Amino acid sequence: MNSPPGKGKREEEQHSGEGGSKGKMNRRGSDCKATEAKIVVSGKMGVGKSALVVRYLTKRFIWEYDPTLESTYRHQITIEDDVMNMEILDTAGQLGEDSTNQWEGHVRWGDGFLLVYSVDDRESFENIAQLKNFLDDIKKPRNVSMVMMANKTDLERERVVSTDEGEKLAQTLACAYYEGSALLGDGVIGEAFEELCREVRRRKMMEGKQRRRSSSQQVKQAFNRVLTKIYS
Ligand SMILES: Nc1nc2c(ncn2[C@@H]2O[C@H](COP(=O)(O)OP(=O)(O)OP(=O)(O)O)[C@@H](O)[C@H]2O)c(=O)[nH]1
Repeated sequence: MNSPPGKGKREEEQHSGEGGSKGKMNRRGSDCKATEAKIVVSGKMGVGKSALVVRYLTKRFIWEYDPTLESTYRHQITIEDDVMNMEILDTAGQLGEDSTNQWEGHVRWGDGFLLVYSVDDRESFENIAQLKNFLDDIKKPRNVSMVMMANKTDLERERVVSTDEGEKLAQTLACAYYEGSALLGDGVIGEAFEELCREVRRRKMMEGKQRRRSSSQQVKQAFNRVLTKIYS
């Protein structure tokens, strides 16, 4: 697997998911690429990106993370009998901020994007639409696989973004929406990561089919040209 681009210190860790089964062969050898998912976790500072990743991978919650570190993690899950190798990039800071080159690198590298906001931070919610525009500017809009995740639902009294608002925005951006709490560690977090993985897999398989269709059309056209020459 390629390493994610960009600067900053990174730690690499390997995790095998509950559904993971190391060493199992992919049934569809030709769709090998469809079994890799490079996931970028992005959102405003402090929304809980690291907490969500760590909760998903280790089922633990750690109160403080170094905000300056960027980390990648490897993880395996099984989707429809295929082992998916996930590489998760937990970004530091916010996409579109600081060094744009670095962020562009992250976006080009990523297959799927988990865009996170916190229910107690309206600005982090408003950033989601900007993040989506940033992704669309770099990738073709139909090539962006993303899932929206609202975090810190345990802070119900501090909540300033309603579930309804989250769902409506997700509808507008045509993506799945999940809300949960890295602190409480509900199953929703795993669902969000795994739905994103499924979405990446679906898109890659579709792209693979289109590529195969267009190359078989090219072969047919070349064959027809040869036949026309022979019989003319
Ligand atoms: N109450 C509550 N606090 C949370 C939750 N998730 C994260 N936090 C806290 O929010 C703060 C920021 O969490 P991080 O995981 O470091 O956030 P981040 O988005 O990775 O931050 P940066 O790396 O600075 O961009 C920490 O103090 C966490 O303990 C949650 O679900 N509930």
